[in-house]
Amino acid sequence: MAKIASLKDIEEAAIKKLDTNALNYYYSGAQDMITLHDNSEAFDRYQIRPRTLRDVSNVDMGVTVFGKKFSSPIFIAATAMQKMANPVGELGNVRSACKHNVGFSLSSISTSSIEEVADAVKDLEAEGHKSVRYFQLYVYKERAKTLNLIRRAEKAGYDALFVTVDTPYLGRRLPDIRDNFKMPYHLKLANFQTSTDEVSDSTTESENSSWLARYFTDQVDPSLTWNDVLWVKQQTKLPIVIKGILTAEDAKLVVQHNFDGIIVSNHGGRQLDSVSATIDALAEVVEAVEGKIPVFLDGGVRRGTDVFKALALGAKAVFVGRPALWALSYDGEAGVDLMLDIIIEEFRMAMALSGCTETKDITKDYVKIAPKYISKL
Ligand SMILES: Cc1cc2nc3c(=O)[nH]c(=O)nc-3n(C[C@H](O)[C@H](O)[C@H](O)COP(=O)(O)O)c2cc1C
Ligand SMILES: CC(C)CC(=O)C(=O)O
Repeated sequence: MAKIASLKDIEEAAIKKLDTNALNYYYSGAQDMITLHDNSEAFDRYQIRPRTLRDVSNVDMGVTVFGKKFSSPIFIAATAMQKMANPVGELGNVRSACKHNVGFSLSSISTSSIEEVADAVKDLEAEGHKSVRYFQLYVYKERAKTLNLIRRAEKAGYDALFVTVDTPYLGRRLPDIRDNFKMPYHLKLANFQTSTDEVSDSTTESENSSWLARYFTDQVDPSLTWNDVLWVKQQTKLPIVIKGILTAEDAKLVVQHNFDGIIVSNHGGRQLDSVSATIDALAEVVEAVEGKIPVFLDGGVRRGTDVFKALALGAKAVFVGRPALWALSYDGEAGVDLMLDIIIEEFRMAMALSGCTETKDITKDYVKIAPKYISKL
């Protein structure tokens, strides 16, 4: 077999290994998957404007986020149920992120608990590695349940809460509906000890939705407004990052309500189909926040040049979602190590070949819209 040289190669290898149930769930986007595909394709609409003859013998990819220094700005996004990819699940991802000195975010809907994930890096921390973990919070109808998650994340040393705001309902992922996606029976939603057979099958929607959509509708609060997220803020001193912003209007509200950061995200194209690719939404969000809080991006990041373009358009760091799942499926923790090694080296190369030696050098002067995409109107 030829050597793995890109994230695309890892994805192809993972697709061959995964069963239909997990593959459908990990791969799919909402409805016609227009946004899912556009997330990656949109990066190709931007071109890099490289500068030459600068000494690039040393390239520093470091960034600082909420007072913590990272070796590179490529973090791991919160994705649910990682043990479907490999028995090591979330623990493989958090360990690899720690070894690479990048951030890791844990989903509320994980198959390893908040505490297990924190414990999994103890040996690495003892060796001198730093682990920065963010907890992705869904706001449960039962506020006591939500509060319990917040307290546990605080106690286990997580660095921020990422409150996801683009999911009042689970988007319609057609492969999951058609093949009736279910978490395998041997796994549990570890933060709650929920197993597959505990999820109600009786809802009237059941013919027309997946197991996960039923779980979500039962548990997670679709009446969420800014007031509820302010309630979360009142419960904790942890920084609160709002995940799932795509417009300048909402970005301004995030700043007005004194939240600490934004992730420009369309949930990997899994929620509302036909929204813009995140790289296309980034500039308006960055402009709206006027540098007051950090802006991050996820969605379709697959290459070092994608990372470079996102930073040029104002992102502080980016998150990769599916690439970490494909990497886990391909080879567990070693697969994630390989995935991060590849994309970090690609980013280093993109910086060097563009004449940038520090991430702060990467400004909007380094990108332009490719001529064929400039409107002729
Ligand atoms: C299988 C899967 C599960 C996800 N689970 C969650 C989740 O539990 N919470 C959340 O906020 N976002 C979730 N996301 C969205 C990711 O955090 C992120 O926004 C997205 O994966 C980024 O796009 P990418 O996969 O193209 O990198 C999930 C995405 C995928 C693919
Ligand atoms: C349990 C789900 C809500 C996880 C998720 O956010 C997703 O599948 O996109």
